[in-house]
Amino acid sequence: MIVVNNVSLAHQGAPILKDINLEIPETGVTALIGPNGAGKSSLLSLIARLQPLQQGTITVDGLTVGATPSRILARTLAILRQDPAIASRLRVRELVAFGRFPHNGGRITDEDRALTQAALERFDLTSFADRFIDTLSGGQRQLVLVAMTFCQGTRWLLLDEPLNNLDMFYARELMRGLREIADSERRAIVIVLHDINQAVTFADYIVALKHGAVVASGPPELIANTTSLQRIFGYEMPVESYHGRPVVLNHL
Ligand SMILES: Nc1ncnc2c1ncn2[C@@H]1O[C@H](COP(=O)(O)OP(=O)(O)OP(=O)(O)O)[C@@H](O)[C@H]1O
Repeated sequence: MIVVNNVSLAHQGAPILKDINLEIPETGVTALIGPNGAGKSSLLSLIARLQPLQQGTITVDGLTVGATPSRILARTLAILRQDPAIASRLRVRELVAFGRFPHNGGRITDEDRALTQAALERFDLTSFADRFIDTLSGGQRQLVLVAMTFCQGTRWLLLDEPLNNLDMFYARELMRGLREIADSERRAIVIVLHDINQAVTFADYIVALKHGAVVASGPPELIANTTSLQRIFGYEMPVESYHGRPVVLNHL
């Protein structure tokens, strides 16, 4: 479980996160939703210690984020940031293999090679394996980054808007793939999503942030209604039912 206790964050006096208290379930897919600037990436970066905690505490599977050695934390959680800087003159296989770094310190073993190959296969990237990163499309590059994060082999995967640049087919494929990983490998996924229907369809648990505060949390059935969504996003969106599952008509 990830436990966030009384976490607040400010930049140059401006409050970004305001007294966040949250428990993220230890298995399954948890979606972080909310308007632009709500604080989703900031929260994810504090959980992954990409920036120091100013106030409050965070634990991941009982490890205190502020006090855990980096090597241990890197074997517990992997994060894909929104705009990661990547060396473009790397080949796809090399970048995915880089996910093994916390385990091998740069000395690639046969096991690392096998896990890299498995990650390439899982995300359907074998045909690109020997291509340079800068020859890929934006969507292909995004899938490579998800594969690299997956290849780290951690129980927790934190993904900040991984559907960026993906067309509808690949967005669905990726969400299905993540769902399968969560179900079959007992790994937990925390994912920032802007597409409310992807969140409602694939997440077990949804946390909604707005103006730096948690304004709603719970299973999709609890969040996917017009009243709750209006509170989160500030406008009225109809919610219909398709085969008993909510579908949000957020574009109307
Ligand atoms: N280093 C920083 N310095 C100043 N302000 C920052 C910094 N990082 C984030 N912010 C501000 O904090 C707020 C929350 O940003 P954050 O990126 O966490 O939001 P988000 O919910 O992930 O947004 P989006 O959906 O647009 O990616 C924004 O107003 C942003 O401008």
